[in-house]
Amino acid sequence: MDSIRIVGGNELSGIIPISGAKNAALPLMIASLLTDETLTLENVPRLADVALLTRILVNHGLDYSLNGKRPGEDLLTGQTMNLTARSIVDTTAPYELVSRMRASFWVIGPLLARMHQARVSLPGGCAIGTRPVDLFLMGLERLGAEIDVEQGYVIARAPGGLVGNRVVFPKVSVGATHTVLMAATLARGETVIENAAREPEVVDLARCLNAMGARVTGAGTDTITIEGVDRLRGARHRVVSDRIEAGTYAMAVAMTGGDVTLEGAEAELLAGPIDILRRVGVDIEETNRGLRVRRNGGGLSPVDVETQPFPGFPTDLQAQFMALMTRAKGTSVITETIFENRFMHVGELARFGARIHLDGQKATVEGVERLTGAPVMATDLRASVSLVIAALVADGETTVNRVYHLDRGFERLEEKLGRCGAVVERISPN
Ligand SMILES: CC(=O)N[C@H]1[C@@H](OP(=O)(O)OP(=O)(O)OC[C@H]2O[C@@H](n3ccc(=O)[nH]c3=O)[C@H](O)[C@@H]2O)O[C@H](CO)[C@@H](O)[C@@H]1O
Ligand SMILES: C=C(OP(=O)(O)O)C(=O)O
Repeated sequence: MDSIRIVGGNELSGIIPISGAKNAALPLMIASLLTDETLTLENVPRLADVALLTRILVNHGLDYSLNGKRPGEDLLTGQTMNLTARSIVDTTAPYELVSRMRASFWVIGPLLARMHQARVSLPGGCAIGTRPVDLFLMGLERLGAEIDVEQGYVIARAPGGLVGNRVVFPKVSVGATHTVLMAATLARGETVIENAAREPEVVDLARCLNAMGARVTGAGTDTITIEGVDRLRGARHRVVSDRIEAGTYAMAVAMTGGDVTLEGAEAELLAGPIDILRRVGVDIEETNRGLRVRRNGGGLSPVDVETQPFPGFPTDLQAQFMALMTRAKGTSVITETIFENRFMHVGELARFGARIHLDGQKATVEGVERLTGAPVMATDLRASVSLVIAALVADGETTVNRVYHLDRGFERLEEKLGRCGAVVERISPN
């Protein structure tokens, strides 16, 4: 199992190219099941989750090809993927695959819409919370699906096809919004999703679906309207840039000090975190290349943060922000409102000497003068990268174990940080 070794103390300066968003690429790849023509996705990040989802889609009948690196192309440029589901050969998504990646449950929407049936393993909980699927099932039932849960599988049928309807989510869910949105594109008549997730990845999916011939309006607001069509066609679409990756590197620069341009980062997708980082004392400027992030001397001011659905502060940046606040000049309170158990990094940050007191959904972080390197263990994707951020300023050496969590969502992290001056290397057992 790979680990990452970091020696702290260097400022970061240079350019970090921001990859295509994992959380957009996954639903976009799943949308390829809605058509028998080819969906071409550009700027797909090279990530473990993308590779695993490809396996899952191939199991349903997908053919795919990937371009290699073109001469003169930067190593860090995203890949182009051609996805063709000419026919669906299997409507079952098995436990062995779905249990390894939660987003794979979302295939239930396209399978049901196109094949009128799907048998998809329940994804189960994970390190950050129980993560039920009740909202997905309610939404699909509203579109006329009959749903049974048997032996750990959701069995969904719509013998006469799905029928548009009003779907009101009692709680904002990104995955349930993606799933009902995809399903409704091929339903008869109009669907209106209320209290829809407004995340940029939902907007990106809607854009791609419209390029495929769907009729979706309102994505990015809390009400999405979908006029069902008989069939969707192939299209070409570029995956939106990864706001969570950009926010993560912005926090790394805030932590170490220095001057880094996050190439391709989009300021409007990060308005909440940018505002918070400015209050912490970081200079952030929008340039024609992306976002320039600078901190030259001066301490970090403590700022309280509460996670919220978009456009609020993202839960996927909570762990990274907590790492930053461990070095603030004072005390900050970080409240997690999306997932009930997304504080696995607290114990690991303590190994660097951080002082964090946990009380239910609130973490009180008392900034300390120095962190010291330690062997630590990655517990989930964003928690892992919070340990990397702490390690970048810790005295001495840190080894982050269980790096496979990082590889789910951060493309070539050690290369991107290394090019900007960090001492970081991947250690692979031979
Ligand atoms: C691949 C992907 O895009 N993952 C993102 C997606 O996850 P995901 O789509 O799984 O997250 P949701 O928005 O669905 O979850 C939000 C909350 O709703 C709850 N819930 C959700 C569905 C349901 O049927 N019932 C229910 O109670 C969840 O347990 C959680 O407490 O959005 C999260 C919230 O921004 C991000 O942290 C994840 O990175
Ligand atoms: C929680 C995340 O992913 P997933 O929903 O796939 O677990 C994440 O991207 O931070």
